[in-house]
Amino acid sequence: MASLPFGFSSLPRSSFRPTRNLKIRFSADRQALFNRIAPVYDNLNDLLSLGQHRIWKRMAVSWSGAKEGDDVLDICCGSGDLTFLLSERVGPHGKAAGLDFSNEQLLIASTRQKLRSKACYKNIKWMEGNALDLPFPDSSFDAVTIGYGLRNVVDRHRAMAEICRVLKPGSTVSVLDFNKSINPLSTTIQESMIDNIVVTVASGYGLENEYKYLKSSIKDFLTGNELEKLALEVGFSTAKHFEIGFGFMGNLLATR
Ligand SMILES: C/C(=C\Cc1cc(O)c2ccccc2c1O)CCC[C@H](C)CCC[C@H](C)CCCC(C)C
Ligand SMILES: C[S@@+](CC[C@H](N)C(=O)[O-])C[C@H]1O[C@@H](n2cnc3c(N)ncnc32)[C@H](O)[C@@H]1O
Repeated sequence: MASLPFGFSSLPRSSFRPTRNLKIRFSADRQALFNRIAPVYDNLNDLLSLGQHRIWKRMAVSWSGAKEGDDVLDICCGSGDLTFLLSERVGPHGKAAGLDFSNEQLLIASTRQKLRSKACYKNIKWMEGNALDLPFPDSSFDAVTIGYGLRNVVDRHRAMAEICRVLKPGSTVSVLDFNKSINPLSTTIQESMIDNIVVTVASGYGLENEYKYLKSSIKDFLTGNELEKLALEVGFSTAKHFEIGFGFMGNLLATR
């Protein structure tokens, strides 16, 4: 496994080299998108959600069931918001891994870790890798989180199957993301806020197209019922989706 600065471990570069496979190309496009927005990602999330995203992330981590001493994984960790919360829950005797394929996001995460004094954060390992090919043995983790990640991977079935594989039997994944509502009014309001507030603010940072992607990605996402069905299809024994954040967000809990 190649080594990167700050103790990153990474998958071979060939994992991300563009090929004729359209999905891999799209994966490379998304990797580039999240590398581009990394410098402003946290601040824009705070601004555009009025800080509410931190509450939604705390809920997602709490519902994962992560506890003192556990081995836990945050997939699509980005700048590490959920990884840090998991680290606090498992404490110094636990282990928390944050995996992402954006090196720029991981650099932000690692820098934030160095700027924070909490002793428990020493239990965090940042890993550059692909959610579709997790570099862990079966039944490795007591809890898994994936925050605003499942909507962004190019193969959601494969991602959920990988999560099921690396979870210990009886353990839970907490999947936080935007809610693809079946309520037309909720959808209209959500899309209007993205179009008129989110994209407008993002355009001030030269990131109009990157944040325009939000609306189309939600449109292409799965509803709560479809997420529950997907979880059961890949082998989870139970699955339940909850709408949060005034119905704009959702959290799927699935137990292996
Ligand atoms: C943390 C949040 C979004 C993370 C996120 C996920 C993505 O897939 C992206 C893709 C491309 C660019 C950026 C992102 C991205 O930031 C959720 C909060 C931040 C949102 C950007 C703001 C969403 C506003 C909601 C539609 C309405 C919020 C209502 C609230 C009660 C004020
Ligand atoms: C919207 S960010 C979410 C970051 C963080 N979980 C949060 O809640 O703020 C989505 C992240 O998923 C990562 N990502 C998307 N597809 C991935 C894949 N196939 N493998 C690993 N990371 C991926 C992106 O690089 C990005 O950092």
